[in-house]
Amino acid sequence: MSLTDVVQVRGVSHRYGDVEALHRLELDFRSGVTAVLGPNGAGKSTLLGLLSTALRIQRGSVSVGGVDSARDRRRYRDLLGFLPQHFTMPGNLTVAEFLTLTAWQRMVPRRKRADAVDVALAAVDLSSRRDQKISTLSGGMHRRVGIAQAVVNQPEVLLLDEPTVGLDPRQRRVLRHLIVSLGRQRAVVLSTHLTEDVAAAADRVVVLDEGEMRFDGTVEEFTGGRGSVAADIDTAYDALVETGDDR
Ligand SMILES: Nc1ncnc2c1ncn2[C@@H]1O[C@H](COP(=O)(O)OP(=O)(O)OP(=O)(O)O)[C@@H](O)[C@H]1O
Repeated sequence: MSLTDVVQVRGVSHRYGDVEALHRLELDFRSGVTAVLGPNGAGKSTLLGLLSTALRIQRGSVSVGGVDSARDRRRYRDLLGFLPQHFTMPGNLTVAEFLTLTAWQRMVPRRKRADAVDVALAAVDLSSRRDQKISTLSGGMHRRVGIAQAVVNQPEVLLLDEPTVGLDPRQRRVLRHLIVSLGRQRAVVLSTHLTEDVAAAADRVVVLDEGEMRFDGTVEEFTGGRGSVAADIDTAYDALVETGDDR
């Protein structure tokens, strides 16, 4: 698969009754980490829901490497890994048991399953916790197991919906480093409302507001060359999106 334009979003609109959550979105996601940034209600979760096939496409199309999400759903899903915003795991299983179960669900062949679990554990730096029960893990480790299950089938595309929410500052730092390393081998789409996530982990930024794209470019372009620290990103973001306590 080409490393450029891995994911293509074409003319995608999505409604919930009278609410139009996305309006004619045209977007490409490439290898590396792209942050999808936007205020509450901007349409980020809807976009990730459509990319992950958790939501059905109403209008337009989404494809990965030319594989259409609606026409060739099974093949499309094999190319993806997804960590939803709200994700529960069976606390009574060990980390390795849970990942083995996920590998089976994701159709990893039996003879490759043990290796797939080892690689996923190493990718999230949890090899030493493989036999620990999930219920005994810290919040940060829990999130990393969530990412491990998303990469257990070695997907071309990894979708992470608000992965740093609810973590303490140190756990967030660890997770952001991890996201950067995962983006070296695949396209990572990182939905977030935290400019710190963008500063620490993203190569590119897509800004959504009220279902429309307001910006799509590199972090440097986003800050007008000022840099890529959170304060610069905050300034650029405020100039683009009307924010306030009422939103
Ligand atoms: N199941 C639903 N039913 C009705 N409206 C919905 C539903 N899900 C989302 N919406 C509406 O669609 C719009 C986009 O919501 P979405 O959750 O995609 O935004 P978001 O950027 O992910 O926000 P948040 O960070 O709050 O999750 C909002 O106006 C929201 O109220």
